[in-house]
Amino acid sequence: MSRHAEAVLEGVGLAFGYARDAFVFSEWSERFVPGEIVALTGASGRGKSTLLYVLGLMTRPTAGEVLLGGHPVGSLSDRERAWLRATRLGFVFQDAALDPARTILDNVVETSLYRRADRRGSVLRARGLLERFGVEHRVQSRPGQISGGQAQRIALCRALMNDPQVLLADEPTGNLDQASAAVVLGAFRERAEQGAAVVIATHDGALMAQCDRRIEL
Ligand SMILES: Nc1ncnc2c1ncn2[C@@H]1O[C@H](COP(=O)(O)OP(=O)(O)OP(=O)(O)O)[C@@H](O)[C@H]1O
Repeated sequence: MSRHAEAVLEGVGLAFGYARDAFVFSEWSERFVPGEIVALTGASGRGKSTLLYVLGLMTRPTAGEVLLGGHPVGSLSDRERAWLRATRLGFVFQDAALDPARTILDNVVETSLYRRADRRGSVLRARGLLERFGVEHRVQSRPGQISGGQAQRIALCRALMNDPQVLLADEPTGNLDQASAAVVLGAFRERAEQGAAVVIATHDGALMAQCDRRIEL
């Protein structure tokens, strides 16, 4: 897909600081187009996760604007942003961030119920995804009973549930063996080919090498 295609996600002049006058990043601008997988790299602590939270509409930037499908989202309410997250974005957190009180199946199904999808169809889809990533046998387990690599794959299933236009992933292969990492990369590629923009924060050289473009923070 051409880099001149219309951006599905864009950051314009973004800055963020946890403390006043101490920016993790500033004046950061970038556009992400459908079909592309971008690696976000940089030394530990440079702000990759923080930037993904801003691009993923979980954290509001200190300055600048995020555009989703060409529309600025800064003036939207928290509720409107939550709706966009559920319907347009998929996010794979570094630590999976599964809800410990729910079963694996409910963790994955939850996002599509939020956008009022039919439960039966959602369960079928969730089971299909869990099977694809080799974790279907854990559907009735709780997050505290599974391995880190299983949790990462389940978090990816959850992110893929709603066919997101933008898929953001924070170190998605950190706990995976080579074979599982290849399956995960295949899923990113497929989602990109279906028209999503994919942004992956990673230190994994093998994963970086498979991305279309690299941005260093
Ligand atoms: N909640 C927080 N409060 C204050 N400072 C924070 C917070 N979260 C992160 N930081 C700081 O912000 C900076 C960027 O952190 P971030 O986690 O975004 O980096 P990263 O590039 O993703 O690192 P890593 O590769 O180790 O995951 C670091 O200096 C970190 O210590």
